[in-house]
Amino acid sequence: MVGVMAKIAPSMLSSDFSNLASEADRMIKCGADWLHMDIMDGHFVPNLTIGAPVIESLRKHTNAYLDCHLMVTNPLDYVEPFGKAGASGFTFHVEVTKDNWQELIRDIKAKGMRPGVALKPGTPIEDVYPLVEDEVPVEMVLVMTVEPGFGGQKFMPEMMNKVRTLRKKYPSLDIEM
Ligand SMILES: O=C(CO)[C@@H](O)[C@H](O)COP(=O)(O)O
Repeated sequence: MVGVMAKIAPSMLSSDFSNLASEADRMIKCGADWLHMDIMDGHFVPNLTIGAPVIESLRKHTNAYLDCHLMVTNPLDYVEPFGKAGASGFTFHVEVTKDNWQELIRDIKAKGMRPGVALKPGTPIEDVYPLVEDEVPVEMVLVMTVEPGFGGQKFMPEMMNKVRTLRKKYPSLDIEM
């Protein structure tokens, strides 16, 4: 078992978006390793949150790792703008990339970001195996323990079975939840 250090990546979804830079500083001062940025398009999920311009503005104020979770129907459209904006991680959903995840991973890496894949609670863990085992793999799997689209939801403990299965199969894989 390769030692995998745990990281703290608080979602900024419930922060005061009118003071994002100071909220980001506060999170880092409180011990956050990454800042988790929930990007929602109002189509893949009902909510609409922030886009590349906000990431670009925040990047001017922090060197923190911006761990972007793209809850969007067409993630390929967001790679260029998020790469230019200074996003660190780009995690897309497996549910909407059945046909183009290989192109997407290569594009994300070409833009200097770290590729990750997320799966909803109802999606079987096996659906991400090809993306983890590809010759150009994702570098992280986000196991959703809530339905995507809203903050403040109740943790779904049954999702921990997916985490245990992933950890057993891929001892050194970065797993986010
Ligand atoms: O992707 C999501 C929800 O869509 C997660 O990043 C978190 O659920 C965000 O909010 P909190 O639950 O931490 O308040």
